[in-house]
Amino acid sequence: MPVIEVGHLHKRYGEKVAVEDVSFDVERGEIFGILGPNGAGKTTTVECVEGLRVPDGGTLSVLGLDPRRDRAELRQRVGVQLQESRLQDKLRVGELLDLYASFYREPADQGRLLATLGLTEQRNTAYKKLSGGQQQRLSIALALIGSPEVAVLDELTTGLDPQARRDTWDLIEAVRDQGVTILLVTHFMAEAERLCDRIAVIDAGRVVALDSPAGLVAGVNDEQVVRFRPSAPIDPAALEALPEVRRVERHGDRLVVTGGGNVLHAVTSALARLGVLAGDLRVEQAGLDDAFVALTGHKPE
Ligand SMILES: Nc1ncnc2c1ncn2[C@@H]1O[C@H](COP(=O)(O)OP(=O)(O)OP(=O)(O)O)[C@@H](O)[C@H]1O
Repeated sequence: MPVIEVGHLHKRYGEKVAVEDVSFDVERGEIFGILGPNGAGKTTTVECVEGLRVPDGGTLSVLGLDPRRDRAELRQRVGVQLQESRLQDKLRVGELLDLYASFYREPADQGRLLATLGLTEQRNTAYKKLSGGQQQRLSIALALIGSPEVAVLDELTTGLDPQARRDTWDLIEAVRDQGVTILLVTHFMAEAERLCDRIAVIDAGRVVALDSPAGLVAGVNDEQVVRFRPSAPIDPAALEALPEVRRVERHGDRLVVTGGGNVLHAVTSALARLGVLAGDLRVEQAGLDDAFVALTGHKPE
């Protein structure tokens, strides 16, 4: 049975429709991403899943429970990362963890959590003295302090530098490896591509695609570009004749071959038959950002 089931969710704020019609299921142990442009309805969707907002239509089930009716039970079992959480500035890291741990039946081992999040040395540091990255990691620790079965992380790495972002990704994978199901809201293509098993792309309150990162990319564009410097002049027509090749262009002393399927293998085999070597060979494939543009018409940030 899926851990989270969202069926035809609909939510308005007055006249404004924030979520038109959103459906998806999240399986146990998955990292499931919700990706979409600003204002697409991502946060509203997860706030309904968390029981913080009341939907105007559709069905919701989390761990087999109703997020509104069973809110007290779900608070014990679902960890939520608060966006831009303004925690008590003067409280120390250890005090904040103690406070949050007191809300839960089965709090996690604090020492282990701090070690996993790289905050062991900050246990006695006041919240306001932490760096941005440390504050972000603390907000993740607080989402995990109740040993949740499901963690909902909204804008996980917003405001982090690239190294801190990568460290956080490793951390989230480690959390998942401990069996936690993760629902992740993100703007970042690299984050979604790296972490998510499946992604729902949401645009204007609707799911416009739902697949693995590779599936999303393949669904919109299987084009690959092969660039190389041939060791001897070759007639582009010899490559254009290959069924995998769509286009051959000459850029200075390089050839740029665009094609689909296994175009790299087709080109290198043809070159081998001609006795030509491919120097500085590079292959470029479409990425999730290309799929995002194709699906939503918005440029990724
Ligand atoms: N409390 C509210 N009252 C009125 N309108 C709201 C409220 N919260 C969100 N909205 C509007 O609903 C739409 C969806 O917002 P939501 O925050 O769910 O989108 P999002 O995809 O999470 O956006 P972002 O990536 O910018 O956080 C937006 O047009 C937003 O302006």
